[in-house]
Amino acid sequence: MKQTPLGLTIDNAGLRYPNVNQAILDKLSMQIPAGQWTCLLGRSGSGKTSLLRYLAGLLDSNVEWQGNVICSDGLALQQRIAYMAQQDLLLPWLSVVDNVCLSYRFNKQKITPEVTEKALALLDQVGLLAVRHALPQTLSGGMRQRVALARTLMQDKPFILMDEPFSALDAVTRHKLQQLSYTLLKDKTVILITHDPQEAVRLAGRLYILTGRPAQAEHIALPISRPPRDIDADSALVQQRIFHLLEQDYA
Ligand SMILES: Nc1ncnc2c1ncn2[C@@H]1O[C@H](COP(=O)(O)OP(=O)(O)OP(=O)(O)O)[C@@H](O)[C@H]1O
Repeated sequence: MKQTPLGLTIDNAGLRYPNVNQAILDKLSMQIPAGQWTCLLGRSGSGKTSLLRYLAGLLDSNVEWQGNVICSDGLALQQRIAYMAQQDLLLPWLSVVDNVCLSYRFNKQKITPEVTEKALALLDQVGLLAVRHALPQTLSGGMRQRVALARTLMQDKPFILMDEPFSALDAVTRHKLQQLSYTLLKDKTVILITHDPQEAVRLAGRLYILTGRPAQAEHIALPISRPPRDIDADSALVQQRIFHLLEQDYA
């Protein structure tokens, strides 16, 4: 069933790990628009993954968090997130199709013929139906990330958090997978962490850079063209501005 996309507001957030004096994030606010990609850049260690892991409920309970996270429908965020990491995290002893059905196994839900059919349809969409019975180690990096994408889609959650999912891929494979993900994740609300300004400008409906120590989120204006964007003069200018801001923050 088609879901109405949901937005998210993060208001005045702060995050500090236990036994660490300085907070990682402080007074961080972001608007995540419904049904678009919000891209998040920032120097290494600025707190991007910590923020995503907090949203996904993956941080230890002794991490100090302040601030509000509000979904546009007023309901809780928990259970409505799928997480796609840089490493594909496929289980090596399970076939491709069984990896796609992994969330059902984790939740102890029965893998009915309908579930298998849905998984096969998704594998078809990512172009991997022919290797459905293969083990992950026999696939290329790009193929493995396409399995991970199918697994993410299988969960059918309104929010997709992606932590550098394309960064280990060669340029052409990365470009293709960005396009495929953008097409298949339409109607989802995506937050993408990336270190690549070109990728961010290509895919973002909204773009933030985490800057400062502790970090806050700085909103960056995007070209008026719609994503996924080709490289043109406007997008090149935004990329240059991002480089400049990142360089300043590394200094
Ligand atoms: N469990 C933890 N306990 C204490 N400090 C942590 C913990 N996890 C992360 N940190 C620290 O928090 C800071 C932010 O880390 P985080 O991984 O969120 O940054 P990042 O922006 O995603 O970095 P990168 O771009 O390199 O992946 C870093 O200084 C890191 O060392």
